[in-house]
Amino acid sequence: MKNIAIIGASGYTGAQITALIQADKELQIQGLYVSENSLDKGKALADLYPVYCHITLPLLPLSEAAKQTIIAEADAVVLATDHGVSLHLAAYFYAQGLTVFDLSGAYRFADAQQYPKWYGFEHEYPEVLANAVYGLAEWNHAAIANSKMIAVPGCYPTASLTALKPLAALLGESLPVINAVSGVTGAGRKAQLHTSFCEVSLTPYGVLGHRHQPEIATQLGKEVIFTPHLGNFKRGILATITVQLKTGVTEADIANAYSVYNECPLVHVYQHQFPKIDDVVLTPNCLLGWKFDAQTGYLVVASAIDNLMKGAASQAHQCIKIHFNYS
Ligand SMILES: NC(=O)C1=CN([C@@H]2O[C@H](COP(=O)(O)OP(=O)(O)OC[C@H]3O[C@@H](n4cnc5c(N)ncnc54)[C@H](OP(=O)(O)O)[C@@H]3O)[C@@H](O)[C@H]2O)C=CC1
Ligand SMILES: CC(=O)N[C@@H](CCC(=O)OP(=O)(O)O)C(=O)O
Repeated sequence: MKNIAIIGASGYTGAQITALIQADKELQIQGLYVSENSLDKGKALADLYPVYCHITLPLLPLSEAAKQTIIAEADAVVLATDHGVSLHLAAYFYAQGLTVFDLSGAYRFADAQQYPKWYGFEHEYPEVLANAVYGLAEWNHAAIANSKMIAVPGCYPTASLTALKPLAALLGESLPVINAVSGVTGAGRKAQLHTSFCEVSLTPYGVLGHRHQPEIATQLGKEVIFTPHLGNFKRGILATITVQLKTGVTEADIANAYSVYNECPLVHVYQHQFPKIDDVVLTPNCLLGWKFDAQTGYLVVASAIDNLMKGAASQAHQCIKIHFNYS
């Protein structure tokens, strides 16, 4: 049995992965942690989230003593913390020999030069970054199994790349256009004006400047136009993607490309049928639906995930299972 420390456990993704780990008989929770001065320290997760009333473990402050206890007792840490917090904690625990599953973006780019522009910090740990692997579970199985530093992908990149990667060899000259709508939990639990009840109304944001654009482009090997939208619902992402395919590509070629998921139990592909957010909320699944216009060579593919599950916590759980070699 592997012992897992969860840092940032009171947040939306942290609480979700705590529930998944708690229900996994191969795993044991070493401890649940929040920041040293958190207003929630000492409370039980169940106090914050009655839906998790069965999880009565306390939220512990991440003090220096707590870090030493984690190093002594845990096999791995899950970091469900902000990018700037994960940056340092990941390097610290990795250096102590623990496996790190980081839900933030702090280790997703192999190129350290990308961080000042997209995350606002210089990457101080190039030697850790060099060992980090991208935890897109259906695509990077061997790397996830072999590395102790796993950068779990962002929610929009997970939805987009699951739809686009099978098509990589079929893409034409035009850039894929990704329009995606996310529920408000995507922005995390902390209070912010733009995610307050009376402010949320369907709108694009981060237009031509969201950090997930280069994450998707890097992993796809091709630039994309990516436009995220904030929707007035709690959980889920629907990414509707339009791509021009190479001249001569047929429906059979596309079906064949998506057959890569035939052995993947969490990715389901439908032709001429499109997923809804409600089909994936609270599940670890990614549902894809596609339709092709042979006359113009354009394909529309829609990808639906739960941002807190396949977009974060359940994908991290997939990575844990791959890394520790059980199913
Ligand atoms: N929400 C989503 O859909 C997705 C989020 N992510 C990424 O996952 C990470 C977590 O996101 P999310 O759960 O939404 O965030 P939340 O804001 O909901 O939670 C953040 C958590 O981190 C804790 N925390 C803050 N500072 C520290 C610190 N210095 N040490 C230890 N714990 C700390 C917070 O508790 P406290 O402040 O009380 O200490 C809280 O538990 C982020 O990097 C995010 O970008 C990735 C994919 C999807
Ligand atoms: C609705 C909303 O605000 N969503 C977040 C994306 C959440 C996510 O995937 O997290 P990472 O920051 O770890 O990449 C955003 O656009 O910043």
